[in-house]
Amino acid sequence: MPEIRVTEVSHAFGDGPARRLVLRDVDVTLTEHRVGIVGANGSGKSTFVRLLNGLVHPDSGTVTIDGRDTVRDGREVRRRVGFCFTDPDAQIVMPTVAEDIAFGLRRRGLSKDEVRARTAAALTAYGLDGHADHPAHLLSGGQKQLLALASVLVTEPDLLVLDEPTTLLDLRNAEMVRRLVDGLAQQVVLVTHHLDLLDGFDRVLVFDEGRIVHDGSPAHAVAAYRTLVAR
Ligand SMILES: Nc1ncnc2c1ncn2[C@@H]1O[C@H](COP(=O)(O)OP(=O)(O)OP(=O)(O)O)[C@@H](O)[C@H]1O
Repeated sequence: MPEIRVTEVSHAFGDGPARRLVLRDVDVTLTEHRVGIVGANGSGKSTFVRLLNGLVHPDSGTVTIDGRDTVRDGREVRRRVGFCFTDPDAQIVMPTVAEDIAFGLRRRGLSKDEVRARTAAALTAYGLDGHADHPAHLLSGGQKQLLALASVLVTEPDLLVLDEPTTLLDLRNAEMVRRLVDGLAQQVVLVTHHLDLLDGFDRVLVFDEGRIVHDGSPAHAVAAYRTLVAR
């Protein structure tokens, strides 16, 4: 698995009196297959995972993926780190389902034939076969989430970062995404409020006010999170 190394990272948003420190001296190395992240609203989870593909640059400290710095080597990092937002509308960029899947592949300079073949395979793999030429914005929420995942995974990232991928989904589609994540060979970092999604994960971090306050097995982390909430 890739090595994610976050070294003494602090990050703030805003200036002057509006300045808000959202990550405080976060220091962690992640090499496990499946890493979960939980914590209260506003505790810094999304900001933390956005560091991993350079969407957020740390104010201080460094973030590297297999030794590549997310600021200095941003392009290379983004090639290797796929990112899925909570809201799939934020990342569906093309008019039709097939075009959206093909978009990321074309950007990677693959031949037309290769793009066509990989797009067809992805449509089948993600249950979107009958929807190739449908307007992407008319898909259901769950189908959009699957499309967003398909469009990222088709580019074969080494690390997949998922920020609350099941928040908008009904139970059936949430299960579909869970099965998909369970079946992935590559490293996954997943932020969620759905704690049962983390069953079987290798490591779970609990965030509180910009710090990692617990780091361990899913059962221990969830217990620590519950204790935190009950305080
Ligand atoms: N682009 C931004 N500009 C200003 N403030 C921001 C920005 N992004 C996040 N913040 C602030 O940083 C803090 C941490 O936000 P973040 O999204 O990392 O939390 P989170 O733990 O993912 O929360 P949630 O569970 O609600 O998604 C919040 O107070 C938020 O308002």
